[in-house]
Amino acid sequence: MICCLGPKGSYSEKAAQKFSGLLNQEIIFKKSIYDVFKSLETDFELLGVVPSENSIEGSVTITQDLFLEFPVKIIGEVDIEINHSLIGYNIEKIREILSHPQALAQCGRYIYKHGWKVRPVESTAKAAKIVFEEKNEELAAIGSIENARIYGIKVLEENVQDYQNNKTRFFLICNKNMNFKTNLMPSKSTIIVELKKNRPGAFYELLEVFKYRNVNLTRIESRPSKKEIGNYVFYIDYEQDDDNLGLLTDLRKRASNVIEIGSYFVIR
Ligand SMILES: O=C(O)C(=O)C[C@]1(C(=O)O)C=C[C@@H](O)C=C1
Repeated sequence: MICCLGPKGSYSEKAAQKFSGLLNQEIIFKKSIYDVFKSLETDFELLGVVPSENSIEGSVTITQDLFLEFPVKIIGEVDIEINHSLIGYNIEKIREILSHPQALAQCGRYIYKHGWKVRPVESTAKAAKIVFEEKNEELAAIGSIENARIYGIKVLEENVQDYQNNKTRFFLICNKNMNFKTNLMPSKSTIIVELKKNRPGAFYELLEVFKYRNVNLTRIESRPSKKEIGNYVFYIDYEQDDDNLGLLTDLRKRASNVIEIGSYFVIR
């Protein structure tokens, strides 16, 4: 089984469908991204799908932070096209927009232009569900066309995100103790690195390892370590190195901590 943020109709479900088609797994829904991580903590059979980053808004920070809290590994990656619609009853009467905070941020200018209030909720699908249940013309949701279809509400405007070509990257994850097997070859890896000391050149020396090993980096992101202000951990994604163990050994000589989050296949 694969669990993801629900209810039915969320973008997370779209991503989960890509993996479920490939791995022949049933999809179940959770109330939050936190609950997806939490469910994997004790269930070594369950897979999970979580959003990682968006092309407009950047990192889904809750997901990044939970990788440090829970014993999970990444086993797959997929990019999903995100086309937000305004769904509700009557565009003239709208006063408040409901959606997931990421979706609200991706449509920030559009919402601001109309002067609408915003109400962040657990997911785009949950927003559509509330708009349907409350039957209040002053409310509208931002979500996918499928959300409107599921609840029989109107699509008032399509493609309302501030930039076109909007995509969100999702990870397929499981417990670190799960013996997940697939014949899909890993093509990327993610690690979290803590530097030894804040001193000139420390980060440069770390990056040097990727240069002399000719390994292509695909993302570097810093997040507060949550220990002290100005102290960071670095999330690094890179294209698979033939000698990943050698790469990790070299990095460990130059960092105080290198946590492997997984080497995984990518669906294009
Ligand atoms: O609300 C949803 O439908 C989700 O699956 C969550 C989520 C996210 O957290 O990024 C997924 C894709 C979009 O970027 C907006 C919201």
